[in-house]
Amino acid sequence: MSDNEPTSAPVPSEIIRLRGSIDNIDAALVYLLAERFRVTRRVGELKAVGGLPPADPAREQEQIARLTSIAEESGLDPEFAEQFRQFIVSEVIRHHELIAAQHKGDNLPEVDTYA
Ligand SMILES: C=C(O[C@@H]1C=C(C(=O)O)C=C[C@H]1O)C(=O)O
Repeated sequence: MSDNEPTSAPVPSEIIRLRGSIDNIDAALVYLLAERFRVTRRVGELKAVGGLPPADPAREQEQIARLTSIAEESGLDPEFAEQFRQFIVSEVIRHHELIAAQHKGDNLPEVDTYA
């Protein structure tokens, strides 16, 4: 029998209880991510208007150092923490590129083709 085959063994009540906590944590993560993307969207707009590039490698280096140390302190695998950060930030940068494309030319004077 493979490890993933369903069995008729009953699910222990502690697992049921733990799954309640897992569901709460998953919900919190989704709410937190939604809030983070709301904030980064505004950063993307301000960057586009201010002529700043979508990615900021110096800021990311600071974040990596900080999050690596928090992961080590809290018992989370720092490599996993970094992969997770990268996954989120690459999506943020993709959004920023889209926002920049939408704002392209916003602050340029209109070209007078008859001048
Ligand atoms: C949100 C920003 O834009 C990008 C996304 C980041 C993030 O999601 O934390 C960090 C740096 C930037 O590469 C920012 O510059 O602050």
